[in-house]
Amino acid sequence: QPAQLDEYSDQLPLTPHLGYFVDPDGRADATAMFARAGRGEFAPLPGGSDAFGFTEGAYWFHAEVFNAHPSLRRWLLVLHYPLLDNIDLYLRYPDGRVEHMASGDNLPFSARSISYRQPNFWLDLPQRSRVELLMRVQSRSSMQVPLVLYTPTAFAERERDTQFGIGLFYGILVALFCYNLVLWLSLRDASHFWYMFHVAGFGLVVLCLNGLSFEYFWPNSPWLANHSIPLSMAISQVAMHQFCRVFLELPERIPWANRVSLGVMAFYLLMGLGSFVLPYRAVVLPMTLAVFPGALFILALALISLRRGYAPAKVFLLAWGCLLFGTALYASVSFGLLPKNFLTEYGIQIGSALEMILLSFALAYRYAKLRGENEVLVREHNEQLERHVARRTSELSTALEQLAEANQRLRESNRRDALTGLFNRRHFRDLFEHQMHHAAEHRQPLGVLLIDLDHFKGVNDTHGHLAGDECLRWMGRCLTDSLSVHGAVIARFGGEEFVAVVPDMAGDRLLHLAEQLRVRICSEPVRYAGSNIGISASIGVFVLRPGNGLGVDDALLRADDALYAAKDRGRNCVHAAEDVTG
Ligand SMILES: Nc1nc2c(ncn2[C@@H]2O[C@H](COP(=O)(O)OP(=O)(O)OP(=O)(O)O)[C@@H](O)[C@H]2O)c(=O)[nH]1
Repeated sequence: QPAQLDEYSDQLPLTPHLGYFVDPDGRADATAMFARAGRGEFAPLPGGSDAFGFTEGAYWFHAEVFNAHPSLRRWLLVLHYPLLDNIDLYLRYPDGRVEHMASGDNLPFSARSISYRQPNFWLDLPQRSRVELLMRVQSRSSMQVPLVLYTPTAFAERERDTQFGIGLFYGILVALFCYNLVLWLSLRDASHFWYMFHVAGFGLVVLCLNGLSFEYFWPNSPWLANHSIPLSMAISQVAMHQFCRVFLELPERIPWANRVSLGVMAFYLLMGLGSFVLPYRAVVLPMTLAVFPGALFILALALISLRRGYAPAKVFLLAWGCLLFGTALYASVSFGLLPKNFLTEYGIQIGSALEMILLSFALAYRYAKLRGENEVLVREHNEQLERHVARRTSELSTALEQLAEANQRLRESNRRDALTGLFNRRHFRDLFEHQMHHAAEHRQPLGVLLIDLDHFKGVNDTHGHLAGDECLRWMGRCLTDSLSVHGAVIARFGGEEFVAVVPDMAGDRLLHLAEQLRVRICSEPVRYAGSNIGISASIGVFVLRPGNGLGVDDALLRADDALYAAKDRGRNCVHAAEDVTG
């Protein structure tokens, strides 16, 4: 059936009008093929589909076009599949004239009729005449020939919508890429880097598949136009699996899946490198076949992660679901399950854009979760540290208290005589001076008693040194009992000699006190080892009065003089210096 063009049809798919013929060794020429078409040797498209999958040899397609349009001669023929290598178009006019045009990505981009990502040809179709259209296609990629004839206006209108959709898709990808670049630079979290890699890889493969990379990146390099397909596929798949590995934390959470994932990445990497040396089909076919199981594998991993309680996998699963759903929509058209419309035609782009947006959310969610966990860890660590510091501080303050007590005890023991527990001579001097100032301030007299045991050498000789020690201890207790009630400062002055300074005490009261003390010493025998040891003491008395100009040494000297006098008088008596009562 010839394809009829008229004023009511501004675009016409040629698929229903095509017949095809396979030339296995690709040597046949157009003349022979026009002849075969004339003999009706061209078969209708199998199942009415213009897609043949990966094929060998050259494919010839034939159609007749009748232009019944009243005014339009120039039509644009577009082949909506940009990956075909060699396309030769022959037009045979009623007068027998044959016109030849060529396109495909084995030719530079400039060879195309209009600068457009898919192969296209301007056709000059005279009114009310039938033109034969013969097309030879040979390609290492899969064989698809979705041919459509457009009026220039119809094509411009269609392309406006398509370009807008593509622009929107890449706008989203570029924005997400930049956004994650900023995040990666500021947070230094590797998952943002691998996300960018995934976005760039996916963007690149779509660019290559829809013919835009050939148009914009390497229009003069048919070699790159052909190799970009396996390379971009390999890059995008490696990026996708690497991102999943990092996001789902496979090395720590699912080690076996991590090994599988690394294996899949190694496979794509090898295929990508192999594309430089191996035939196109030997690398593209296995890669294409591996894409679907790979996507299912990632879906399964997301489900496993979710079941194991990894919360970020929820958004990841949703994102992945969008991509798979979009792809399923797109594929369902090929299987004739859904009609071709905007949603199904651009299912992959819409699904992947949603996937990228959701993955970006997933990254933010994962980051917030990690930060929350880190904060809990830091808080727990700080609390532990604070508890530790508090414990060590209290231990330290206890140690300081014990040290202060030990210091106090040390200071005290430095001041005391070890045998009797009374103040020693050195500290006594300080206390005496302090007493003197106090007495001078309050204009009070100070009574000074110097007490020396009589014939103590005899005690030692008779009862032993230890008995002598006990006598000295007893003396200490006796002096404390008798004098401390009067506020006296008592000290061991040396060997068997003691000293006491009694505040606000002079005259007869002081002499009486000394006499009482003497009597007590000689009347209470010291008990030691079952025997009673009788002791006595001589006491020298002196009174230090405020304003008499005497110092500590003077006062002690006077008291000592009095003590000597008491010894001279026969011991066991009290002797006062002259001015005791004065
Ligand atoms: N057991 C003991 N004896 C001491 C201590 N310090 C000094 N003595 C003794 O005290 C005696 C003092 O002897 P002397 O200075 O001759 O005096 P005295 O024998 O008491 O004679 P008069 O003072 O003249 O009555 C010495 O035999 C010292 O050894 C001590 O801490 N313990």
